[in-house]
Amino acid sequence: MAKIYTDQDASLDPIKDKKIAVLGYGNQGRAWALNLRDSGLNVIVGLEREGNSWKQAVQDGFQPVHTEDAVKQADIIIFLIPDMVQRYVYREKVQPNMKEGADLVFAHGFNIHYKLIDPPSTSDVYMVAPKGPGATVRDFYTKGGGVPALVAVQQNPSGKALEKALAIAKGIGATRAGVIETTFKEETETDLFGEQTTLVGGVMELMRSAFRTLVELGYQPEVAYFETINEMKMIVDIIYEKGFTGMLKAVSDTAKYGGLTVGKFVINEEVRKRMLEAAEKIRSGKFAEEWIEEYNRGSPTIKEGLEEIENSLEEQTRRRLKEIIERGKPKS
Ligand SMILES: NC(=O)C1=CN([C@@H]2O[C@H](COP(=O)(O)OP(=O)(O)OC[C@H]3O[C@@H](n4cnc5c(N)ncnc54)[C@H](O)[C@@H]3O)[C@@H](O)[C@H]2O)C=CC1
Ligand SMILES: CC(=O)[C@](C)(O)C(=O)O
Ligand SMILES: [Mg+2]
Ligand SMILES: [Mg+2]
Repeated sequence: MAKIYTDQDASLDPIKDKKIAVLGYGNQGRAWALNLRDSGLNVIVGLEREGNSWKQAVQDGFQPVHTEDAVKQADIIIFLIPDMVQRYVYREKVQPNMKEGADLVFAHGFNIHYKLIDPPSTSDVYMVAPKGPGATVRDFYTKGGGVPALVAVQQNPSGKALEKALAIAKGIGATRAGVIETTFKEETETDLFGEQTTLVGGVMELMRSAFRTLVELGYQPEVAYFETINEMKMIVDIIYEKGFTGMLKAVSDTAKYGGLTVGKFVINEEVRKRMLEAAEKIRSGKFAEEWIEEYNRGSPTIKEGLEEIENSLEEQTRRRLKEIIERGKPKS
């Protein structure tokens, strides 16, 4: 059984007198900086340029400074910049300026697990990985909840790394839910697998494939959109609240029978073989290699993919239906 920590198991004490540098003010950076500050901790936001993130941080009441200046003062340095950028910022801005023994903290294990960053042996290296998007990390926290997270320790010269990881998890609200102890390897590999096969890649392509099939068969795109894309949220919300059992109770017997049989026919052994292949590619480091190469070429695949989706019939249809969807949303 996994080891789970909650609020009673975590104290802010190990970090309450420390200066915490949050590098990056995007999805996770903004959520962490605000939550940690609201938890009474001493946060400084470090950024590369005086761009949009800088403006946003100022608007939120921070006084951001350049990365190297944040790093110089920091006891704890948290990497909340894109995974592909972390090693350059580490090499050029963090490593030359950090106090000896300052902690290096990550929200995802990529750079440590694939050895893109090689931290000094004097630093504690640990991770707090929220299992949810940054906006949700902030939203749940302000409403008294928290997004669950994983914690892991990679290097522990102080002997206090786990306590500090739990303190940060508490500061962002994660221990209000629960925090599971893991390793950099397990977090990195499962996170990549999840986003590729289900959360980002799998769900999106499943919905798109169903949408396209209906449209190709001559059904109206608007009808196909409501059926295969828009209603997904309602079904997933019920799974989130009540599990698969609860979801199956909420749908008709006709849907139960069709779902239980045709679901397995469509998502078959072939698909699971491909999931295994995806896992193998992650575990061997091949995916990481491919992604680094893509990034070094200026991320052409991401650019093309985003453009294709933006112009797709699915998104065009969504834009046409947007007013209906907005009007129907619950008002409180
Ligand atoms: N997006 C999410 O909700 C989740 C992200 N993570 C992890 O959190 C970390 C941060 O991811 P996100 O919050 O999505 O990042 P993001 O893409 O939102 O990061 C943007 C921030 O990084 C800064 N930045 C961008 N390029 C930079 C560069 N070349 N040099 C310096 N700063 C630069 C931007 O100014 C901005 O402040 C990653 O390790 C990611 O895997 C973990 C859980 C969920
Ligand atoms: C939001 C999250 O947890 C992801 C999908 O793993 C990510 O953005 O990398
Ligand atoms: Mg991820
Ligand atoms: Mg994730």
